[in-house]
Amino acid sequence: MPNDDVILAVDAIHATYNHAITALHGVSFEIRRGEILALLGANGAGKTTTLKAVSNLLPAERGQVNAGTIRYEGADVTRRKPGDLVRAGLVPVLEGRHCFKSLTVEENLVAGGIGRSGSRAEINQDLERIYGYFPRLKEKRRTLSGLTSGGEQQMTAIGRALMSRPRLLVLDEPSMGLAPLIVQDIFRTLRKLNRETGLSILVAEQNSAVALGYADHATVLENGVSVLSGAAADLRQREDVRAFYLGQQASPAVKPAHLHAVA
Ligand SMILES: Nc1ncnc2c1ncn2[C@@H]1O[C@H](COP(=O)(O)OP(=O)(O)OP(=O)(O)O)[C@@H](O)[C@H]1O
Repeated sequence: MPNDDVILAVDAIHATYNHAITALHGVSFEIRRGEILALLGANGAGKTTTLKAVSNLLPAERGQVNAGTIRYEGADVTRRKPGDLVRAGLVPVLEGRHCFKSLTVEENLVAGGIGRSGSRAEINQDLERIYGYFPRLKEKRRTLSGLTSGGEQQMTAIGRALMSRPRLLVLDEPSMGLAPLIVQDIFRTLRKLNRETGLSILVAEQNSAVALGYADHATVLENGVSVLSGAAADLRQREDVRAFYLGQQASPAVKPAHLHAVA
């Protein structure tokens, strides 16, 4: 019996590429409606693969989920096309920023609304709403995306996803390559969107310090396995997490037994 409070339930998934390379072998977590969950872990831990599995984008990369279940609003995601998931409100922003560089910022945003029903007036309303959250995009609305900064491209990619009116936004490393102040700005805006609209967010991040500062809960991946989950506030306090994931010295710097060594 699905729990209505849970928007996404990932249970013991295993995933491979080319039927040969095991990327995930035991990843579990749940996201409640209206919550931000941070997926943390080092390079290659399996964050991107998990997000692609959740969005049913693995088959496009010769990947597959071989065991376990992923349920979005109670339904098995592996049985639905990625486009159908977007229409159902599960909207990914993956793989860098993916803006159309030869389109303006506003054209990029409008492109995000194509495919959904809605009049021009509704699209304009959504554009204004997005500009309210990202004032810099309004300033740059007539600029070609290729001429905007990395931070503005990231905002454009998020804004374009918002045009699909998501209920669960799936974000891969929004901080990648951006200056700390811009990263804070983006996370603050995500938090505001979450608080004001109830948008649920799954965000993969290597920048654990920032992600734990804005998330409600977090799950840590190591070598394709989820090794630790908890409230972000609790994880921030834990010395082992501070030492191994936030780059701060704990005393004594002993790794707890349940956190496996990174090979
Ligand atoms: N398209 C692919 N084909 C084959 N193996 C892949 C593919 N994508 C990822 N992998 C492998 O799967 C494992 C998990 O990678 P993944 O990209 O999910 O990790 P990550 O935590 O997102 O790391 P990063 O931060 O570097 O993106 C790695 O061993 C990686 O080499």
